[in-house]
Amino acid sequence: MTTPHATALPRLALVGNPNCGKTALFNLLTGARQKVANYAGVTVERKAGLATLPDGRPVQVVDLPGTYSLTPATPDEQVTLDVIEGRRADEPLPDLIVAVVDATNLRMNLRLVLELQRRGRPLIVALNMADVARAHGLAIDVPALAAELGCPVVETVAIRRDGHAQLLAQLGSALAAKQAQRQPTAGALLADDGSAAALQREVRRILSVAAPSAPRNPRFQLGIDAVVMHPVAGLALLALLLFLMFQAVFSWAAVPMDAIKAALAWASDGVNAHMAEGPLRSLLVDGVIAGVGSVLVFLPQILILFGFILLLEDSGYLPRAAFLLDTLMGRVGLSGRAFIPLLSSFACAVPGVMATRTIASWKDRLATIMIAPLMTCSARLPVYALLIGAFIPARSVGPFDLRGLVLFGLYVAGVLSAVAVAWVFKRLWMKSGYQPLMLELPPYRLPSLRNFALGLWERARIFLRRVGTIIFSLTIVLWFLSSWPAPPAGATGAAIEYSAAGRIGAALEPVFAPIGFNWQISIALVPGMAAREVAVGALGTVYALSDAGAEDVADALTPVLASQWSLATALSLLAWFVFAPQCLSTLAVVRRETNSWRYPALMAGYLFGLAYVAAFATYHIAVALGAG
Ligand SMILES: Nc1nc2c(ncn2[C@@H]2O[C@H](COP(=O)(O)OP(=O)(O)OP(=O)(O)O)[C@@H](O)[C@H]2O)c(=O)[nH]1
Ligand SMILES: [Mg+2]
Repeated sequence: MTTPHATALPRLALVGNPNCGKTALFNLLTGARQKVANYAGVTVERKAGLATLPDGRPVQVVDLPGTYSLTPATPDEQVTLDVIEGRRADEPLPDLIVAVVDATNLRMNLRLVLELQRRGRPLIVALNMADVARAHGLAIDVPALAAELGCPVVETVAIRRDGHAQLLAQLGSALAAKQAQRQPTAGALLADDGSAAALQREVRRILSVAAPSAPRNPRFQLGIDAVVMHPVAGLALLALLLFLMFQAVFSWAAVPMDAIKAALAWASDGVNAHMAEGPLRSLLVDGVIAGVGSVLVFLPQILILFGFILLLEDSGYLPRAAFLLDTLMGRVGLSGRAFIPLLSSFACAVPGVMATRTIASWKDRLATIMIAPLMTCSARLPVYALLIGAFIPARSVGPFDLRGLVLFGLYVAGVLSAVAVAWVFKRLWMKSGYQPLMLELPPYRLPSLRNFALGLWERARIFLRRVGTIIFSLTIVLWFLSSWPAPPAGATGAAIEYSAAGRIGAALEPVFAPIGFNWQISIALVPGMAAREVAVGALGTVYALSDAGAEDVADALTPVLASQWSLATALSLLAWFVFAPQCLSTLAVVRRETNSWRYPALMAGYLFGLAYVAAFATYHIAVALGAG
């Protein structure tokens, strides 16, 4: 998001404790849609955007990872310090620092403001969450606070549309006055050594003047937490929540999915009716509609899954779940800090791997990176849902939907294998002691509707963009490879068997035959290396071009698979997708975050190994049980 002429503009940097609302404020100022959630450590890298001052002047705004102090303990905090100090080669010193503080927790937040002030950097303080402070009856004397801190202080409410009005109004003059601001003398810096105790004394003094009613200890809602964080009741609640989520993915999505399927059928019928038979019609029907459409139908399920995740993220529940699982995670050698990166990996391993920057210990961080791709990312959902839809009957088991149960089981399989792998990594390879979990518990919040809607929209956009770019283009390439060269005169099989893709599939078949995959699957796995959902689109195209009832595939890959594959093959492919590292972006981000090829190579190696072994075992056990 860096803008070409950004270097010439005045620059603001948003700095503050984790979870005080910096990103929410950034989004308000710049119109960006960066992720906002109610736990510490959401933002782990620097993001820039443009804001417009009331007088029409543009300014560059930089959002930064939260930090408790200017002595960084984790890689994400280091990013913040580097930007504040102008140590990044590509980025000069910010002209003004907007110190964002949580007005309901000044006792903790002001310490960082004092540290910033002692560096002598031009500063303006945004007293964020002013709405919550007011609701709690917390009186803050803003002019007195400004006088004590020696810089402008404004109230903000980052979740309200105009909650940044005061800040905007002050920015112009704060930028203009930045040179005039008083710099602390060297003597003052020496006398006040900036030690934690000295800072805390100063915070207490300022609060006694400006906010005498500020609570000594932040309040936690102990009533709810007695249940939510109870070792037994809490775990039961967590299991119930996750379980409901997977049930909903199947039961709520049926209607919108049928609508999308009907639209696709209508489109392919229309093309078939209005176009003469030929390559162009095949490209549209077998390539675009069968390929892209077969992925598109999963949009409702993905949005339901993300809807649940967004609600959990914004409510403040997640860090509590992290505490609940900390002992369990500690037992396999993972830090409780790994919980949130691993949870983000359910959306996508790429932000998950990046979120490990909040883990201070390198070994813990590496172990977490290594298992992040085992969390079931949303790109697997189309694959799982397709195979479950084709092979698992829509029955209820007691009060539960069997398909939801199987999906839940696949997610659990991912988590359990991650636990096992983490255990092995830590025991055999890098011993490091258990580090107690230190994580701030945010207050519970009613998820904001605006945030929820924006989050869902953002998810839909990301999915549709993937469908429209990578999935679309790979499907087209696959259609070409599957249609040329044309079959020789007098050929008997389907044309695709003579094409380039057909030959690749035939060449790969011996590798995959032992795990029950046919040549069609072998073809689909190749473009599926780039991204998992592509395999679904590829199956759509391959079967549309095979002789398996070509007309039907565009809107209904499911019945075609159900009639062509054995249950053992389907189960084996599911097992394959639990493990296989079919995602180049994940390997690329691991390379970037670990700064070495060794770890992505190791990751790809062990995941392919596991995938093959798991699929082999699944296939042969299933065949032995009569599912072949
Ligand atoms: N009520 C209220 N909630 C707010 C306000 N500002 C932010 N929030 C909520 O506070 C939570 C944290 O917001 P973020 O913007 O993600 O915080 P952050 O400072 O960027 O957090 P990190 O990136 O983890 O450092 C979210 O749940 C927001 O919806 C506010 O002014 N009032
Ligand atoms: Mg943030």
